[in-house]
Amino acid sequence: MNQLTGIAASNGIAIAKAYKLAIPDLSFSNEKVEDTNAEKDRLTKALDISKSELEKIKEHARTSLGDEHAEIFSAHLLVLSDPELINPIKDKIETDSVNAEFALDETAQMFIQMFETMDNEYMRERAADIKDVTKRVMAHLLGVNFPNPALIDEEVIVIAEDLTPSDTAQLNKQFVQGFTTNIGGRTSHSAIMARSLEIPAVVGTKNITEQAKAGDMLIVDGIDGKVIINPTEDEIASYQEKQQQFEQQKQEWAKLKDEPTVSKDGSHVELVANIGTPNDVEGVMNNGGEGVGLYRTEFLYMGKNELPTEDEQYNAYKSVLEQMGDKPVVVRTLDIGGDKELPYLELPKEMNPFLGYRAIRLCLERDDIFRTQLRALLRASVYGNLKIMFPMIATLDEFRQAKAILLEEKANLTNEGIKVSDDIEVGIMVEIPSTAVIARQFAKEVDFFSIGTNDLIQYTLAADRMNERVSYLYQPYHPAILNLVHNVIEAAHAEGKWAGMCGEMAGDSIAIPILLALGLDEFSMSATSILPARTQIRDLSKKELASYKDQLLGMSTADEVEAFVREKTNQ
Ligand SMILES: C=C(OP(=O)(O)O)C(=O)O
Ligand SMILES: [Mg+2]
Repeated sequence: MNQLTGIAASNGIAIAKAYKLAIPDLSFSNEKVEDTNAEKDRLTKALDISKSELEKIKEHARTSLGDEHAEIFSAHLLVLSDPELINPIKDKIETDSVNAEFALDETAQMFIQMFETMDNEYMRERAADIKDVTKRVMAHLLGVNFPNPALIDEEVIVIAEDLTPSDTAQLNKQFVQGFTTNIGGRTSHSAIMARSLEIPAVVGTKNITEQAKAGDMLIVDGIDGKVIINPTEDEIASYQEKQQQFEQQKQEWAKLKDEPTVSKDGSHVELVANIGTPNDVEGVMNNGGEGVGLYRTEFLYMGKNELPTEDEQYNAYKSVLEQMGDKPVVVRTLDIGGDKELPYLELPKEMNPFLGYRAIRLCLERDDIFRTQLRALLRASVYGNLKIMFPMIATLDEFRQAKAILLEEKANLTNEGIKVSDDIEVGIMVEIPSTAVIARQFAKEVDFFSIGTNDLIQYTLAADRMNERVSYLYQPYHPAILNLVHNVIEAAHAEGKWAGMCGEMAGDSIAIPILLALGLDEFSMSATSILPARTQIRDLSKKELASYKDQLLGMSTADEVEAFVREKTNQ
């Protein structure tokens, strides 16, 4: 079988060789050696190759992600040159006449255990560095390839079990033509990152890493969710044609870049973008975004060894606000947890991380982390049109606590003589059913709602957004979702507030007519979805769609909803 079906995660067609991103088998045998000098030479060579790779990765991280993200690699380089670690390995080879693999492993394990048990965060971070670095050195001793996504310098399609958001952030889109993974869904964070990098992706293929080898030719069809392994010439030709059609289509869409988003009958809605870093703002501009509806700040905290400082954050927020001018920028406070981990916080592993200690729950307990972020945001607020949004709000009490801390920090800054904008709207993500159900009570206290359907759907249907086995239950058009969304919009409007949506559903061509019918004010989506959405909305009559509202809300299944929308909108 040369074709796999997965979930279309990011539009476009990619045709290139497979690059497997997986930690290789690093098992080794313990051996006695006679020529200990030769063994020490092998170690030195493996250390040298590792150093030169890390230098390159560091340089890449510095130019593409900034100095702070490069620091982690400086720490790794220090480990590789540290005589306190390297000399004991060499001594062990010499005195015990053992192979370099064994000496490296024994010595590294000893230091890791020693540092991990220390009551000192700095030393525990060093343990993590040693762990990371020894894997790379071990791979070079064993002569196996260690994957370096940042160093890819030829056109490839990355295949992997899954990509962490920080793996994805390292991919150089000049060379990485696309990616495909075994697990994940359209709303897993690797898929979201693929869309912001504008790289075609198919996730959730179940077993691409078993079906394809490194070097196999692949076609990734991110439009229809297909992956073809070692395609025939005919298949390549037909996909090249599809690729060209897609490029032409993009040029058509681009004509609407500077046009407002108005329905056929003259209603205006706001089409804004989801971003993860200040670098993404360029894509928002190129795709005609009318603002930023969700700035996921987690990426500032990821791919590093420690929390970002107040100044680092201030610079990132200021950069986004300045680039966006007077357009609105909704910044979400830290939403760590679920599939976004911060190893340096050393949080205990949980049975159900999506239902666990995360986002606002963590911020309210670790208010040192929260206050630093809020101060950075408040300081940056004078540079643009900032709105602050709290994630994963389950109860009114959480919102009140979070807002009280924000006001305290505002007062502190004012007392310190630092200017803070006076009209920052403060809103919440609605991604937990309890909040959607009592949206009326929330609407009296918040300035806006942004419906996070990526999570709202998984919590409402009890279907993990990352798990392709239950992806059939992950139903954006389920009438339960439509009724919750409707409830939130009505609640907002009853109090004169606005309601947006920043889950992926906001950019979906079947959902868009429904959301127009329900009266959504702001649609926030991957930047690349903005122009197709604008094109679609200009052809829809909001009045006509609104006349179907009660019918849609009364339907019994997602299929019924979808068929109805397809029929009414010729899709
Ligand atoms: C936008 C959302 O947040 P995230 O995808 O970051 O969880 C959501 O849950 O819909
Ligand atoms: Mg969410």
